[in-house]
Amino acid sequence: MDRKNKPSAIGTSSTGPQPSVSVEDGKVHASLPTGDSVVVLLYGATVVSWKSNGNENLWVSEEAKLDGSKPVRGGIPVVFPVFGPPPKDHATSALPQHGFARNSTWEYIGKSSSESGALSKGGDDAVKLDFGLDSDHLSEEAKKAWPQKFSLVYSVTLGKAGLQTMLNVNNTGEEAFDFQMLLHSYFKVGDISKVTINGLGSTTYIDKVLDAKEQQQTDPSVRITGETDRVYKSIKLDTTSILEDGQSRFDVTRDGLEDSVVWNPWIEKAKGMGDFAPKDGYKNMVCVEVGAVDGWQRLDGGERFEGGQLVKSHL
Ligand SMILES: O=P(O)(O)OC[C@H]1O[C@@H](O)[C@H](O)[C@@H](O)[C@@H]1O
Repeated sequence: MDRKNKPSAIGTSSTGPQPSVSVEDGKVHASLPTGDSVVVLLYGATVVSWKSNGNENLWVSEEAKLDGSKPVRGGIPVVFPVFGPPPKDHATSALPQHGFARNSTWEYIGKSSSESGALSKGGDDAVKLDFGLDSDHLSEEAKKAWPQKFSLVYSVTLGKAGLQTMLNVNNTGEEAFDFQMLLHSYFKVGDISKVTINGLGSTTYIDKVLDAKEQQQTDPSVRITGETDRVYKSIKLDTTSILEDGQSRFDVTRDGLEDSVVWNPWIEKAKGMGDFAPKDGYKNMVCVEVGAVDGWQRLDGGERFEGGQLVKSHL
């Protein structure tokens, strides 16, 4: 697939302050000389923190389980190979909601980094962390539920432009398989009543709150005023922006992906989730989740797919 927002390759250089990376307690911490940082849990390859200019950008529930007992409620869980509850009579039917990637332990493959030495000018430092998961390293349960041959590489790059997260899917077998993927980003906001989401105007969406009815986004801005669970399909613009009080907060640019889910559980759903805390935390988060979730992506044996996002934080 032709990727419009392809990142430039990260080279190596050895002068000036370096990005630092450490692996501890099942987490990979990376920080840039600017102080910006990212933390990725090997469980689910879940990004659980991304700070820029001293501000945390991701919402993580106070009751999120970080011990591998369940998918993380917050951060950026990776959804693969099925989005939502799997359909009946489908190759993914035996999988749990959102598949197995978010509750499998990934391998940390390694890092690559670059730095310009021009820290005083902001620099162009970047650090890229690669994580892998393949069919030979799945739980027996997941292998049985989805017996396909595949390998995934998930690359998390922290740089001047923001945070980039890209998923590569490789069919390492001979038979074709169908999959969906999504990056379930929970963005932290100050007050949901002041949030508008732009870039989804004139797009068709499935409203999961209204019995999966197909709707048209006529208003150029989306406001969250109640439970929201929408799958926007084949979005024309690459970038979906989250604004607060009319000011840009995040720009989420899709790369190789055409769909995005907008989700906020609101009062009742938040109450019903044991790992959602505080209960009024729905006021401080909004999920804008880039993905390929409308229909299925078919990969023939030996084929690859790549999709992800670049998120810019304006704080
Ligand atoms: O509770 P989970 O499995 O993490 O899912 C959270 C939400 O994830 C969203 O992506 C779905 O559109 C919602 O329907 C779902 O409720």
